[in-house]
Amino acid sequence: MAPSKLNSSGEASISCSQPENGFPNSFSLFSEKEIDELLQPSVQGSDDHLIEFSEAMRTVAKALRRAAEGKASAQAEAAEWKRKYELERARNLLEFKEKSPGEHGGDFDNATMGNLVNQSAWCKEVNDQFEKHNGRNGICSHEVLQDGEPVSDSQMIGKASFKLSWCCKGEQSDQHKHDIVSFERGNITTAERSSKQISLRWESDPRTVLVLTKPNSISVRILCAEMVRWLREQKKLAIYVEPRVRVELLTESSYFNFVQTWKDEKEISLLHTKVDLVATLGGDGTVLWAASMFKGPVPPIVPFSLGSLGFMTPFHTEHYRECLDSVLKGPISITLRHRLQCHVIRDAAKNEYETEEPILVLNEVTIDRGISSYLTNLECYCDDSFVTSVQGDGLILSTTSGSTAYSLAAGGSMVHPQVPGILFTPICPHSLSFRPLILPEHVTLRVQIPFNSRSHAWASFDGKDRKQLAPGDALVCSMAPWPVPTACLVDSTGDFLRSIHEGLHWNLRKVQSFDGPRS
Ligand SMILES: NC(=O)c1ccc[n+]([C@@H]2O[C@H](COP(=O)([O-])OP(=O)(O)OC[C@H]3O[C@@H](n4cnc5c(N)ncnc54)[C@H](O)[C@@H]3O)[C@@H](O)[C@H]2O)c1
Ligand SMILES: Nc1ncnc2c1ncn2[C@@H]1O[C@H](COP(=O)(O)OP(=O)(O)OP(=O)(O)O)[C@@H](O)[C@H]1O
Repeated sequence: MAPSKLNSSGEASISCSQPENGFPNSFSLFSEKEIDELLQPSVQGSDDHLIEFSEAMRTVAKALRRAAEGKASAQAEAAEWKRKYELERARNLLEFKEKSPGEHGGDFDNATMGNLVNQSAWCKEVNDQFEKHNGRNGICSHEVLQDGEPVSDSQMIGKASFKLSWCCKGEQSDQHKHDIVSFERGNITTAERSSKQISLRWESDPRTVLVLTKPNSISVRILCAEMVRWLREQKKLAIYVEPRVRVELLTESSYFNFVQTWKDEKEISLLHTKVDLVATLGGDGTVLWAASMFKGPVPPIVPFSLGSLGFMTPFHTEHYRECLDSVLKGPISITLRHRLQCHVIRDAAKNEYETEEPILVLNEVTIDRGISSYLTNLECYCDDSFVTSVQGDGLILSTTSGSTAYSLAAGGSMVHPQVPGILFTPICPHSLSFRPLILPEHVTLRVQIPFNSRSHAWASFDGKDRKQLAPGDALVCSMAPWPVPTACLVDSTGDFLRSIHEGLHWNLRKVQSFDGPRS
C-alpha cells in the first residue's frame, strides 16, 4: 500500500512519488475514502454475485447428494428384494416337490430338501424377528453384500441349521412374540417389548468352525493349535483358519494339513455359507476383526478371552473344551449385536450414482479432525432434520455394543447391547451444553463436511480404515440388516453387567461404614 498523509480537510490522501514518465499519478487526486466509495459498489456487486453463485452451487450439490443417498438406499432395497426372491424361490421349490414327489423326486436328495426347509423356516423366523427390531430388513440373507453373485441353495447345503427363540421372564417359547400395541378406546398399551433374551438351538449338528486369532501372541498360537486338534479329533469338525494361521500351524506340524483357508476376498465373502460357528481367540479387537470379515450375515461367534479388557469376550480359555462342548450341543443364549452401515458420499464423485462400498461397524464410526489442528465443523442431519453443527474434535456414531468403547471415553452413556439405538456422542465439543444423544435405530444420519470447512475430516471404522473426507463429502449411516450374534456365557444382561463391573470397575466405591450419624 502506498504511504498516505493528511490533506487540508484532515483526510488521508495517497501520495505517490512522481513517476519517471513525468505524468502525475491520478490516485493522488483522491482521498482513501473517495477511492473506497468509488470501488464499493462494484466490489459489493461482485460479492453479491459470488454469494448468489455459491448458494446456487450449494443447492446443486445438495440435490446431487440427495440423489446419491437415494441410490444407496435403492441399492439396499434392491438387495432386500433379491433376498426375498431367493426365499420365495426356495419356498416354491419345496411346494413343488411336495405336490409332485414322484416326478421330481430324483432332482433333490433328502439332505437338500431338509436344508431348504430349515433354511427357509429359519429365514422366516429370523426375518420376522429382525423386522420387529428393524422394521425393514431381514438378517437372513443367502447373498453377500459386495460384488458377489447370489449364493445358490446347493452352496448352503453343508451348513447346519438352527432356530432362534425368545425367552421372556424365564419362559421359553419357539413362537417368538411380536410387539403388540393395542389402541382400543384411545388407550395405548404394549403387551410385549423388544430385546428379550434370544436362544439359539441347533437343528442339525454344526460341522464347520472358523478359528480366528489375534496375531503375534505366543499364548494364542499355542491355544489355537490345541483347540484345532481337539475340534478335529473329538468333534470331527472341519476347520477354517486365516492363511497366516494355516502357515503357522503347518510350520509346527504337517498334521494340520486338514485345516482349510481361503485365497482371496471373493472366498472370504462366501465364508458365511460354509461356516457354522466362529471361535475368536484374543480381545475385543479380535471380535471386531471377526465381524469385519462378514459383510453380510454373520455366523454365531464364541469369543474366548485372551486380551486385557475383554468386554465382549466372556469365555475363559481354561475351560474351552467344556464351553465349546455346550455351544456345539446348544441351546445357547446369544446377544444380537447390531451393526451400523456407513456410506461415504464424495462431493467430487463424477456422477451422483458413484457411491463407495458400504462399511459395516460393530462399535462405531468416528469422524474427527485427524492430524489437523483446526476445530472440525460437522453438519449433522437425522433423516431430513438438521440436528446440530459439531464444533470440536469430532463425532462418534456408535452402536449400543460400542457404547462401552470410544463413546464411553467421550462421555456417552453405557447402553445394554440389546437396546436398539444409535449413540450420537461428540468428542471434545467446544460448547458448554453439548450433551450426547441416543437416537432410535430406524433413523438415517448424515454427517456433512461443510464447503467452507477449514480442513478435511477423517472417518474411521471400529478404530481402523481411516478415510479422508473433503469439504462437501458426507458420511451416511444407518442400522445394518446383519447383526453379529455372539454367544453368552450366562445371558445378555448377565454378561453385560459382569463386563461393566469386572472390566470397567463401574461404580466401585468403598461401602460406607455402619458406625456414624443416623437419622
Ligand atoms: N479414547 C478411547 O477410549 C478410544 C480411542 C480410540 C479407539 N477406541 C476404541 O477401540 C476400538 C478398537 O478396538 P481394538 O481392540 O481394535 O483397538 P485397541 O487395541 O486400541 O483397543 C482399544 C480398547 O478398547 C476396548 N474395546 C473395544 N471394543 C470395546 C467395547 N465394545 N466395549 C468395551 N471396550 C471395548 C478394547 O478391549 C481395548 O482395551 C474402537 O472401536 C474404539 O471404540 C477407544
Ligand atoms: N485375526 C486378526 N488379524 C489381524 N489383526 C487382528 C486380528 N485379530 C485382532 N487383530 C487386531 O489386533 C489388535 C489387538 O487385538 P485384541 O484387541 O484382540 O487384543 P488385545 O489388544 O490384546 O486385547 P484388549 O483389546 O482386550 O486389550 C486389534 O487392533 C485387532 O484389530
